[in-house]
Amino acid sequence: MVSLSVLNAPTNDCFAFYFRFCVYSFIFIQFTYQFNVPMVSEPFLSMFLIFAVRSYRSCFRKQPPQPRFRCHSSSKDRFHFSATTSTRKSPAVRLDSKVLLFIETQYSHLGKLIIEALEASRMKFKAEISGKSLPMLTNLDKGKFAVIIFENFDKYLNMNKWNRELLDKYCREYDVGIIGFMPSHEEKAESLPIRGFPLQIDTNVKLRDYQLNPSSNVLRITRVGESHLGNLPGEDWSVFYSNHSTYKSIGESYLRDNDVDISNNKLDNSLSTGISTNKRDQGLFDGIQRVIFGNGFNFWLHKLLLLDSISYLSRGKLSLPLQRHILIDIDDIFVGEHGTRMKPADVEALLDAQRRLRLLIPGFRFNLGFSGKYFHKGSPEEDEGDDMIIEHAREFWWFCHMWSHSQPHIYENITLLEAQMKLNKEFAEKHNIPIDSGYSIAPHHSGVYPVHEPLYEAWKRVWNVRVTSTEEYPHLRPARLRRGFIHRGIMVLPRQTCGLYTHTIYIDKYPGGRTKLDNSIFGGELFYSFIFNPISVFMTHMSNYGNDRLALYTFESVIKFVQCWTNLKLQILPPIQLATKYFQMHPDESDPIWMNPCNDKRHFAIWSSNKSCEQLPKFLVIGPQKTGTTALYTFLTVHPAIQSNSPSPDTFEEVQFFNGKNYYKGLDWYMNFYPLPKNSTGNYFFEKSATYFDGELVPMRAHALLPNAKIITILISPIKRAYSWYQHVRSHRDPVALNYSFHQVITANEKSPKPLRDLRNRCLNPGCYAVHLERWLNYFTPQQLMIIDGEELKSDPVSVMDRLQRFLKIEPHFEYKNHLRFDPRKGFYCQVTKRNDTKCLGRSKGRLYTPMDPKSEKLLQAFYMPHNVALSKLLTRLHQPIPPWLEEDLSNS
Ligand SMILES: Nc1ncnc2c1ncn2[C@@H]1O[C@H](COP(=O)(O)OS(=O)(=O)O)[C@@H](OP(=O)(O)O)[C@H]1O
Repeated sequence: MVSLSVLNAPTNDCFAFYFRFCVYSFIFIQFTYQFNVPMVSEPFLSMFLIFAVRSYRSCFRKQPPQPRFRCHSSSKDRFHFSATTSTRKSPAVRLDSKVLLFIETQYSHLGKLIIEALEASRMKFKAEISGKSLPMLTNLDKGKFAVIIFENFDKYLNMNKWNRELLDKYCREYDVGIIGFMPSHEEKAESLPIRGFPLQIDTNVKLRDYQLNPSSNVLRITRVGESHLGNLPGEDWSVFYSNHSTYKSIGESYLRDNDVDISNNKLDNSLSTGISTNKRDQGLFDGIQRVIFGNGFNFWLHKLLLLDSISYLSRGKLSLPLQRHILIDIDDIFVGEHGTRMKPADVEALLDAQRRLRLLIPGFRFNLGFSGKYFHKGSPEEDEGDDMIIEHAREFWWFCHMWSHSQPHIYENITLLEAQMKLNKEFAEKHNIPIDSGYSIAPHHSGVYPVHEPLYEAWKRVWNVRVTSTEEYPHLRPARLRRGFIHRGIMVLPRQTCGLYTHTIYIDKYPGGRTKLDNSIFGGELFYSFIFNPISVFMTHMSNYGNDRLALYTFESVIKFVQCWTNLKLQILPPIQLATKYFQMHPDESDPIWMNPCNDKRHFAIWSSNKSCEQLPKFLVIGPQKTGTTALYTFLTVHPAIQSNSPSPDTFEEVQFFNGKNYYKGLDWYMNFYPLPKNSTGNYFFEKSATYFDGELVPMRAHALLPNAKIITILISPIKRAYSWYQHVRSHRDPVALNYSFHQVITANEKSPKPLRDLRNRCLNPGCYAVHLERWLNYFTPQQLMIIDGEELKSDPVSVMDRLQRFLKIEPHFEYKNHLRFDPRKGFYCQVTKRNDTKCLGRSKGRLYTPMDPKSEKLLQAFYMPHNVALSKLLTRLHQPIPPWLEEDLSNS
């Protein structure tokens, strides 16, 4: 870790004790002496003794840690960085903002860490195993990658000739830079030439002290002028030498010839003797820019330098902003056990720290959460602390909790939930606590995600809540993948932890020791939370501000460290503005993704007990429309063990949850279509919504909620399907379809009126079967997918239903042959009733209409030809039979 001088200073309590002890002793002696009063039995003496003992205890208990460390560069160096965005000129070619990362193996250590850093900074990337063939580098005239990273730079140097030439050519033509990490070598070597470059390396070197090159224009987030003192971790560094002008040093270090820890030594000022551990190749030698690292991520600063290198080489296309907004919540400001709560001195320290932090972050305020029921529930001194917080209420921001800190998800009844909130509101009004922040937190994340609808409703009604935050979306871990979402107008922000919990209150009892906390602050996890997240909401608790005041130590330290080593501009915003900014930066996160709460233990624990995971379908019939989905739906419901959702007032048997607006109604809304198991007769729920097949987001959403579901699709000739669909919308009096012939619809082009173009797309797109099936197969395995031939469903539904039951593994096996019969009047198979009649589908299924005109048929054969070819390839890949209609369509086109 970095060199620090973190000191434990005596607290103010100690000085106060000495001072008061002297004053009172003096008065006591004077009084006794002058009036000759026997004081020993007097209350005055006992009070004096109590005071002395209490002050002595607080003075001589172990002192809380103080946030002190040396920042080597002076404050005037701040913001003297050379490149806010890269000074490199943009090339004339077009490039995607994506990284191509070559990793050693799927499990290689550094590769995983690089992936984590890219994910945490939300950079798009494609990871490939080095040594295999290169992925496609271009798409038409567009370069697919803006930067290329090699986890092991040797893999680039030793690439086979053909691939190397291809990659270098791409880099030159698209002006794409390469980043590489030198791997550790088996043996120590000196002045080893790097093949093909005017560059030499020493390998397996031990180093000490690290100084950034102030003139390096790669540095952007990393602040110029700072230096790390002490040994660099590892004994496998590579250092670089070159006389060629193409190479510029980014950072330099010094050889360490013994293992003596020199962490508090001064930096060796003879920089001329420094050797380069990171090199920037300016491309003057072979036209390709590179950044080479002499070691991996063992050295804490390298992750930061990687971000800067990516930004530099991508000309700012892949860059994080320099502004960082933070919010520090102090949850449960009145909730805590006797002896761990805040005392007046702690409140004083909190106010002092807030004042100091304002010098670093203008306008800084802590954000305090309260549950009024626990006010004044400590020792007399702790109650004084509570009073002092209230006295200074206007100096903080505030947010409401539940009155008794109870978890909202246990309240099935919204009235009770509201009553709890109202009690807390009355408490706030009585004590003059500002209550207009629009922000709230639920105890233990309960009810936020998975969503407890009554909580959202009560929050809005009682507190007009517009923002909350949680660590649980989509899951607690990994923290780097936490995201936000908006539900019912309430913005849910992702929340970070800072390594402090309600029970971590003393530095010498910190789990893993103080080093663990310090490592996180000084270049570790907490530091990188600031780096990766332009907006961070941190959660702390009241106990972290009493006792050893670990939160004050942690935040003052990390904020100073961030300011010392980076050019980041730290800012603070009240919750509503903060959340608005977050969703402006990440509009793609607004839509929630509903997952099954039963698949995450923590989610299950904070999910309402009146719900059951059985209230979800086990399989989906996804369409597409007009392929016989209603017939299949009807046949399925005849099965005694299978049950569909209850009907929707708007869309009848189809719920249409995963596409369109219904998704925003939330999981409860969807689950209400499935009765609780105790009321249900069937035990195998399914849903049929024929528009799911071609919905862009549907496979992703369906997989998030139902990862183990089986997916059933029916295919008929896309030409027939398109015509049937046209007849269907006409019979539903669609004005555009009524105005235009089928031929006009399918021949609409970009000059046609928009409604006509839209109708054409809705008519033709679902028939591009392979594209849609591939999308489903991105999320579900081939074993989860059953493709039914729609023509077979018409001519031999009994065989289809038998196969389907086996695929679904449904017991008992149902003999459909006794329950389906061909009805010559309808021209289709129908259900056999108890009275041995047939019950067929309505007139809208199996319509009579004039045959398609040959011109349109020919045109559609040509249109669907490439899609049908792709489908036949896909079916072959999946070991599925090619249906006769597909063979016929292919031979006709
Ligand atoms: N048993 C049975 N009875 C009636 N109809 C049957 C049956 N099996 C398959 N089909 C064919 O189903 C076509 C309607 O498909 P969908 O039910 O998927 O249409 S919809 O998307 O739900 O509107 C419908 O299309 P049209 O013939 O164009 O009306 C039928 O051909």
